Amino acid sequence: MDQEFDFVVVGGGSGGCVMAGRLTEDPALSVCLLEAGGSGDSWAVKMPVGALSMVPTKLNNWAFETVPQAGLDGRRGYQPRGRTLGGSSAINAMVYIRGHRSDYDHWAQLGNNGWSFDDVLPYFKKSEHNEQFDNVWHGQGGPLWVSDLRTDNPIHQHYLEAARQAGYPLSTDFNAEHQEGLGVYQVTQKNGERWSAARAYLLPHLGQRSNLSVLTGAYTERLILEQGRVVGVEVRHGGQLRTLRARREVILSAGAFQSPQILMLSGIGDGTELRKLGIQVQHHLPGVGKNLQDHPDFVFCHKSDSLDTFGISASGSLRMFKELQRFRHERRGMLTSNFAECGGFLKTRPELPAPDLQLHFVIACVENHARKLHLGHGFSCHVCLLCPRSKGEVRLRNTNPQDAPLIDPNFFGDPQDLEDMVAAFKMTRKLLDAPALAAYSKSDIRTAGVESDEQIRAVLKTYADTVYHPVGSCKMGTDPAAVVDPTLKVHGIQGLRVVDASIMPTLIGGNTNAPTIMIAEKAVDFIRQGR
Ligand SMILES: Cc1cc2nc3c(=O)[nH]c(=O)nc-3n(C[C@H](O)[C@H](O)[C@H](O)COP(=O)(O)OP(=O)(O)OC[C@H]3O[C@@H](n4cnc5c(N)ncnc54)[C@H](O)[C@@H]3O)c2cc1C
Repeated sequence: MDQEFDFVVVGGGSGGCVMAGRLTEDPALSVCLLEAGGSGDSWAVKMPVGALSMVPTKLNNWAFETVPQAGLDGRRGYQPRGRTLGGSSAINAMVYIRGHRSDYDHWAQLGNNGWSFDDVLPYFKKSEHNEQFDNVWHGQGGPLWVSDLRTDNPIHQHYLEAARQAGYPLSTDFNAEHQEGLGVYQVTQKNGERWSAARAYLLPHLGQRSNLSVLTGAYTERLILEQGRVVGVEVRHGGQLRTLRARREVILSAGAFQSPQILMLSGIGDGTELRKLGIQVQHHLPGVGKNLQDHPDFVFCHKSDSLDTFGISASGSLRMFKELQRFRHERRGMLTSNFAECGGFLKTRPELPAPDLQLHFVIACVENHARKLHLGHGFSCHVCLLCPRSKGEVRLRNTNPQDAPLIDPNFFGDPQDLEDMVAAFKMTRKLLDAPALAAYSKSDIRTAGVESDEQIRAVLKTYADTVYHPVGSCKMGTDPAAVVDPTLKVHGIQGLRVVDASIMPTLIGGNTNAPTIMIAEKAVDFIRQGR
């Protein structure tokens, strides 16, 4: 049976939860949100260390892999993506970062009017409830809780001391006037629990708003088009293919891999490529799936004797038992860890206008996205390149909607990215070699004896992969390669917007959850203003 709503939102991730939550503030609008995964409120999601049960597995996770990457010695990369209400914000590392002012000013310079930093700052603030900062840079009273970490981990002080010893600047707020510096991250948590986009924007209203319908386990296969207008979707739910109709709009928020996949399966994409697969072309839009960008990342891994780091050991288990009690009674301690507790932004050359590398200092020895476990304890430090030149793409594998798309981030496709990573590697090593952190290290698993540029390039190609920020595959713009216009409407199609990380025209210099939420907050205003 057909059902009709004003809006149908496809995908209940960071973008989709904001859309459904905000649009249903108006009781006159009916919204149905379709999410392929589950309800997003299990303890694996709520307890911050639960990420360890999800990121390396298929629990709440699509766990995609990439096509072989020539720049990574032919290896396939791993691409975890959230598959539950909250989407990737339900499995991510909770680091609250907005990016650099210049990222958004660049979007505006590309012709995206209304997207300069000054234009987007109010939307970051609108979404935010910052427990710590109340000033011109931060918001109070928004749905997205942003908090200081509650781990009380003494390793923070050692990290900051190492930064001083290495001669790097320190920062107490990466989201204020200056991004550059090293410090302790703020996290999207409330009272020591993960605050996913679903917990912030959607779950509090379930059963409370009669105009909000949410279907979980609902896999959208195609958009339904009539005379150049999207009028609904075909969704597989409870073993049946159903049709849901949208009186006003379908909002595609299936993320950087699956939004372009759904468009292409519906005949919207590069005409030549679609015809090769036997798909009837509804609208030739050559940019769909192109312009995929992601932060290439390398992880230094050290073993350590410190029980302030996570690990597998008898004394570590005893500590975890105590930490569990602490979490139950106080919502503090190690179980509130986002793992990537410290980090920051540095420039490989002082004359750069903005930092070009980001660190995530992790209080566990994380190899291969935590898919390879070690006995004993340890720590890691990610370093990623913030402005990679390489661009990749998302293509259809075949016409079966249930099959994952082909994902090609094209890491190190531009050789300059590898050279920039060599510089980033050296700066990170300097931090880890500083006495305050060197004292924590028992052994260096990956990079002991790696000294020459040639050796560094080799180790980068052997181990580099994503730090989980794919964007850009349905890019916003006004040029022929753009998929959506600056109000996020799909070019040449009526009744359809894309609202998720895929619309970013260029990758921002930082983590991508808060920016995606900001994008959706802006999209809601476009709809309210009739734009
Ligand atoms: C492991 C990991 C760590 C990260 N760490 C951080 C961090 O610390 N800080 C940060 O800011 N960012 C982080 N990110 C990135 C950030 O979480 C994402 O950029 C952001 O959540 C993307 O939002 P989105 O709305 O574009 O997509 P998503 O949040 O991924 O949402 C897409 C949703 O659509 C659903 N969906 C897909 N296809 C269909 C379909 N056909 N039918 C129905 N539903 C469908 C999915 O199940 C999913 O729920 C991390 C990401 C990962 C994976």
